[in-house]
Amino acid sequence: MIVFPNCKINLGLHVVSKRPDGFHELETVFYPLPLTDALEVISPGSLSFTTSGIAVPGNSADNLCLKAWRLLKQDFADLPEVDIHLHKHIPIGAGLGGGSSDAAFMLQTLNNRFQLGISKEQLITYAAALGSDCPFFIENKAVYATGRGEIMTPVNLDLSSWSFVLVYPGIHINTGWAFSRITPKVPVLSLRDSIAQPVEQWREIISNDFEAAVFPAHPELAEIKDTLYAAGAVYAAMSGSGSAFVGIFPKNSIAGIDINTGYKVFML
Ligand SMILES: C[C@@](CO)(OP(=O)(O)O)[C@H](O)COP(=O)(O)OP(=O)(O)OC[C@H]1O[C@@H](n2ccc(N)nc2=O)[C@H](O)[C@@H]1O
Ligand SMILES: Nc1ncnc2c1ncn2[C@@H]1O[C@H](COP(=O)(O)OP(=O)(O)O)[C@@H](O)[C@H]1O
Repeated sequence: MIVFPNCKINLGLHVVSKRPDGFHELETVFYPLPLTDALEVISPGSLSFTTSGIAVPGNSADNLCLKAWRLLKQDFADLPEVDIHLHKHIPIGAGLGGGSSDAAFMLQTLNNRFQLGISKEQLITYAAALGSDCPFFIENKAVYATGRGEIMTPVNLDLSSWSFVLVYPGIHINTGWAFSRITPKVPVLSLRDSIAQPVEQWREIISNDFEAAVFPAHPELAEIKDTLYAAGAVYAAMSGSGSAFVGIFPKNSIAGIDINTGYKVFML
């Protein structure tokens, strides 16, 4: 069975407070985009794990696909071993949630393939144990998220009439480090309200707290945002803790765009 874990962007992100558990209370809007990995799960198998495409750093035993299988195995002793192949295409550690998406799709694939009977709510609980933005990919539609990012309220947000340009400069930003550079504060205007405004207004009213935290250490990132606006973006921002950027453009207006940065550029 082959599935295609998609990525996400954050439309606004406010770090509201520091929690006793060391995480931060945040508010954000997660939105899915069709930039995907490919994940093949073969049964029966012997819990092999192979990859192609972008090299995933770290020990493959720590891969979120295997972590997802082991998490379910704790509760489903009869869960069969499978062979896993991951073709990695979503830039890693980019603020696009690629690893979290792989984990969420793995949970769902195992649930479906072996008819485990796990409800959507239970899948969200399992996903939250694998990462803060993993639960989003169980829902996998526009949501307003709070908590660590796992408390989700669907929002009526359809951006299918727009085109997207993703720019990834290849700068790895450690999410924990980025959080440490932010002073939490309660936002004046909740994202739940500002996201309801027309996209044309978002430049003035929607922000990502990670930009001010990260730009001083990486000034080239601010230039990407300027480049997207200069190319005609109606809204441009860093996604999550970065370093990927998203630009929202009028539909079918991006074919001739030249984001001549030498960075990875995805037109969606
Ligand atoms: C903050 C977001 C916004 O989407 O950043 P991106 O990953 O998208 O860039 C995500 O929620 C990240 O989710 P995820 O990447 O799964 O982070 P985790 O592995 O859960 O946590 C990595 C580290 O980030 C910090 N962290 C993460 C989430 C949160 N609400 N508060 C935190 O303080 C913690 O220091 C934690 O150890
Ligand atoms: N299947 C996977 N894909 C990407 N990264 C993974 C995967 N499994 C584990 N990781 C680890 O997760 C981190 C990147 O997660 P990712 O979701 O791509 O970041 P972000 O949330 O910033 O977009 C890296 O430390 C990487 O080693």
